Amino acid sequence: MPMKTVAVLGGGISGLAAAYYLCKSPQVAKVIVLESSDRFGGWLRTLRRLDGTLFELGPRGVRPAGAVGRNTLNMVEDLGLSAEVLPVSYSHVSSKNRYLYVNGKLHRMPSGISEILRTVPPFSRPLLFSLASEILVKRGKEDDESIYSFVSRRLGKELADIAVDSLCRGVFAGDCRNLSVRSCFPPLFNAEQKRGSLTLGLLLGSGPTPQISAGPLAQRSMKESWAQWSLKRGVEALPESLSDYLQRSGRAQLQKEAAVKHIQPSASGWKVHLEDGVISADHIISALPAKALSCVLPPTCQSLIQQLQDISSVTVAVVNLEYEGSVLPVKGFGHLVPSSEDKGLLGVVYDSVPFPEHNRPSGQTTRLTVMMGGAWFQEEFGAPETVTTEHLLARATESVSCHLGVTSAPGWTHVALHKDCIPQYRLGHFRTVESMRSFIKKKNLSLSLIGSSFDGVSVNDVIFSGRTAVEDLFGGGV
Ligand SMILES: Cc1cc2nc3c(=O)[nH]c(=O)nc-3n(C[C@H](O)[C@H](O)[C@H](O)COP(=O)(O)OP(=O)(O)OC[C@H]3O[C@@H](n4cnc5c(N)ncnc54)[C@H](O)[C@@H]3O)c2cc1C
Ligand SMILES: C=Cc1c2[nH]c(c1C)Cc1[nH]c(c(CCC(=O)O)c1C)Cc1[nH]c(c(C)c1CCC(=O)O)Cc1[nH]c(c(C)c1C=C)C2
Repeated sequence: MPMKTVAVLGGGISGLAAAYYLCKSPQVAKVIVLESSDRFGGWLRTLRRLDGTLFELGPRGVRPAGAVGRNTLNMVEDLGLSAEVLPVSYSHVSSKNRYLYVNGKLHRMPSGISEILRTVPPFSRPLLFSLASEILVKRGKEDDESIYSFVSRRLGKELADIAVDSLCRGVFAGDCRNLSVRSCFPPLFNAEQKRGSLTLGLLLGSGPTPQISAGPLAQRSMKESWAQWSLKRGVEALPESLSDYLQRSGRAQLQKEAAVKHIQPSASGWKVHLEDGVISADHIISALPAKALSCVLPPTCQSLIQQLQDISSVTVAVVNLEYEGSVLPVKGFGHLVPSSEDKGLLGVVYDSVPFPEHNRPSGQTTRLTVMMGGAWFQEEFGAPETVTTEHLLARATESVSCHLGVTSAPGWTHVALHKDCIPQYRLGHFRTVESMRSFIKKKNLSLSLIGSSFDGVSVNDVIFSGRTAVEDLFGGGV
């Protein structure tokens, strides 16, 4: 007999995913999704120009690998989106070629056995040498460590300074000196804990992973060796399709422009206060960014409020550029820039290469996305409120010209400032998250925490966090 009303706070991809899994549970009578803005999807946003060209303002590709990747593909299939998927295989040039911009030059990152056997600039020794000697490095004693300290201890300072510094900018827009290896890259931390070595851990595996079966689409992704995928109508087609599914389910109520102002425990669960009314719910799944949740909790949750406020996020400027003709000197996914080269410029994605289907249908064009700021935003650009679009655009186009030798001016541009868009899992993040969840348990609060502030920032991770919350509430098998 269905009985529960569940309020989902936040209509980003994690909130929509939680609502999707709730609608699959026979124990849920009603799902109410409350979103403050005028659209669903959060950071998943595709700008669709009238001539058919697409520009991604947030994520542009999703990885199919691993349990969380399979889980998303199963959802994509269930939503009827299989025919919309644009796969990019491992053999594609954009999967093989990723670049680093170091000492004023582009360097292809080593990949494949032959390239880790030899010295490939900008590195001064073969990667295999670092990987082999890593096996002999003693296990760390701390229960957490910065990514920088972990990698320089195990693989050497050069890899930490160049490759890992860049990688953390290309995933977290963050500084590897402040980010937690345990929370940002659990497989690396577990490899050291369980096998005493990254090399052995990555070769032999280092612990259980969630058991997610592969549906036909996920099986196809494995058979065809997909490295990433997007959708014909862009990544935003995923939240759009989830919203349609939820509307059709008859059990979900989706409310836009419904900012949650305050939540209050009640005898039967919660009262959720909006600008123009109050909603009752038996349970709340919060898919809000940590800071936003801290602003709506009651004063009785002071310690939870404090811990949520400690989870900071960084701001990223995303500049989409379209050039006439084929202007790139190299083909690949894009290039990253280590902080030692240019703090403010994180990297450039060569969108036209992995997803030419999103180019203007007529004539040859090149679409690029320049990402700037992150952990260095304030230092390089000042307060986000004061930086001008013109300044960001100039910095982006100058970098494209300097790094890629593109001298022509872009024919079309778009500048977006994503304030506080990527949470930073700093040292001890795992302890903060554990402590928040034990506070919720101790106080018997009917509250689940999901979304990018807690257990992983990727699209796959946050969708999976929605699934896990629903399974924890109503048992497995959703
Ligand atoms: C530029 C960029 C590039 C990225 N690239 C990739 C990539 O290539 N691959 C990948 O896997 N991931 C990528 N990510 C990460 C991924 O997109 C995000 O981590 C993920 O979308 C976060 O989803 P979420 O639902 O947890 O949060 P959000 O998208 O932040 O959703 C939270 C929602 O809550 C709403 N809200 C806030 N306050 C309130 C309130 N008081 N009441 C009601 N609603 C409220 C917000 O409006 C928002 O819609 C990227 C992110 C960015 C910013
Ligand atoms: C330059 C800034 C950024 C670029 N992408 C992101 C930022 C901040 C955000 C981002 N990119 C990825 C993820 C998800 C990670 C996951 O676990 O799936 C997020 C949140 C994917 C990703 N992008 C790059 C790497 C190495 C990864 C990890 C997964 C994978 O190997 O595919 C590299 C990369 N990102 C950007 C560029 C220019 C770039 C490199 C060439 C943009």
